[in-house]
Amino acid sequence: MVSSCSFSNLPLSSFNCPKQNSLYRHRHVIFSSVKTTVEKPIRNEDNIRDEARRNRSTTSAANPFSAKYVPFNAPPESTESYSLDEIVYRSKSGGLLDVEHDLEALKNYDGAYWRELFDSRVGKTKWPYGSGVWSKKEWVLPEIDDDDIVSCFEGNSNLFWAERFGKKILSMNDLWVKHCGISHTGSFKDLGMTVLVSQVNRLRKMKRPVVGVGCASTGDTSAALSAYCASAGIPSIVILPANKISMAQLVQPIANGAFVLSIDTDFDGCMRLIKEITSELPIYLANSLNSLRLEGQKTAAIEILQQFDWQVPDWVIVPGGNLGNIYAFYKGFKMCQELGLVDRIPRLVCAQAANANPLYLHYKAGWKDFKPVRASSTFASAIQIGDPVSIDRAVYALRNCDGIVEEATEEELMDAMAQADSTGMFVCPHTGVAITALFKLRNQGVIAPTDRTVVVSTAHGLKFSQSKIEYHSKAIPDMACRFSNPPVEVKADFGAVMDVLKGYLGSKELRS
Ligand SMILES: Cc1ncc(COP(=O)(O)O)c(C=O)c1O
Ligand SMILES: N[C@@H](CCOP(=O)(O)O)C(=O)O
Repeated sequence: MVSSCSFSNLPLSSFNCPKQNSLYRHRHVIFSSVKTTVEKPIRNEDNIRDEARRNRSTTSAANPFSAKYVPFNAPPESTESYSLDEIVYRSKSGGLLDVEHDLEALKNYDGAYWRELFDSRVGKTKWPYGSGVWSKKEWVLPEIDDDDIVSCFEGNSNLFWAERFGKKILSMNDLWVKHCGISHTGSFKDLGMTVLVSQVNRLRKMKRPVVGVGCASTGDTSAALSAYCASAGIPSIVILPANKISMAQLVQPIANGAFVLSIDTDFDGCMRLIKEITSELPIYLANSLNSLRLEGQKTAAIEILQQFDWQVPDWVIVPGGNLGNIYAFYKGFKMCQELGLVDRIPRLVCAQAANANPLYLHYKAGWKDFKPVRASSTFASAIQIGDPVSIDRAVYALRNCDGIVEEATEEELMDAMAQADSTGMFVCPHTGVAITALFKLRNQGVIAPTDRTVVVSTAHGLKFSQSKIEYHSKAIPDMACRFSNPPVEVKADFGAVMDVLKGYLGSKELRS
């Protein structure tokens, strides 16, 4: 018999049962009293969505911008295209799709216009521009009605100057970390999911056959999907590889009310299943195979340029798994160049875990004959992917920006994560993979000490605290855990505590 505060097949036994918790009882009293207060009736014009609707009806100018699906990297003579209101994930030949914007219409406005427009929207609460994604709406989903947008004001994430980490560990003075994981659900997936779920919202209002939205996930996509769907009242279905995602990630879709299927396979197996399921049932596919997602994710690149006052960094390092994001970054930078906001694009580095490195192997083989791999277990569990759906997009992006692919062993990525944390960050293991790539490229002299370099941190470290606990407890077999910092156990005695503290204060490390 399953108790009301446990899940039969999920390893959640370490959770406190809130009903037995005095804080819960206390809160409950507060909530009950809130419920009984008489609420002031909300007038229609009291919310930001209504305000946006009113403004729109007073400015009746037709929208000059548009976008459509086209086959990815199609030859110029191709005429195949689809409306974004169609439910289509693949081209006729079975290839990937891309969202193509009417660049001629966008070019009617010069780079200075777009820079000023985007800058003017940052940090406001105006619907929907308070979102870092929707502040670039004309370049994302230009035709969607503001009223259909499902947003948690995602984006506008911290571009952190890694001053001490750069100086102390890498002799670099212009090193930055784009904290995409400091976000609504704790990863960059929010950027893409707001776009995809908004379009689904529109399709459902148009009475298109979309009963729910589904994804396969290593944790972050499912967290974002379930949160955005829950906020719009749309059913979500998530397919997860059993025992391969962190507990913090697992609980996110559960809490947000998704229908969660835990399947005894790996991510690639889940991906195959969701592709079949979404071709049979009226469930809309939310993985990055769906090119809508990348339209949102590309805004992180635009945001980086904006945060540097439209100056272009030399390098941007992105951890790669299913490989949608590396293309999204390329696309964001490229659009800024094509539309005259900047005059060049950065070199991109895609970083993979050595235990899940199909792109790295392909790069090392001179981009010849891509072969998927069977990904083995990695602390960077969200990128444990052996058969990435966006392989063609990633290769295209990297070849067109003189890009590089690097890899990180388990020890390298965990050490890199710990070193970054020791300078005040709290990054995820995937960011550890990207930082390892940076170490390697600095050591090889490819990245120079003065190069302006951005490491993309893709998820919040708190989602992966178990891996940090294992590292700092030196509990990982065959790993030295060189930068671990375990707590010192001392008995409750003043003299004993003083002895330990004196030893610490006199230690070499503290004086260096
Ligand atoms: C935390 C994190 N980092 C990096 C990635 C890799 O992104 P992509 O699959 O777009 O390559 C993912 C998901 O795959 C992720 O969840
Ligand atoms: N890391 C991802 C894997 C799926 O990637 P997607 O971008 O194709 O959805 C996850 O968190 O599920």
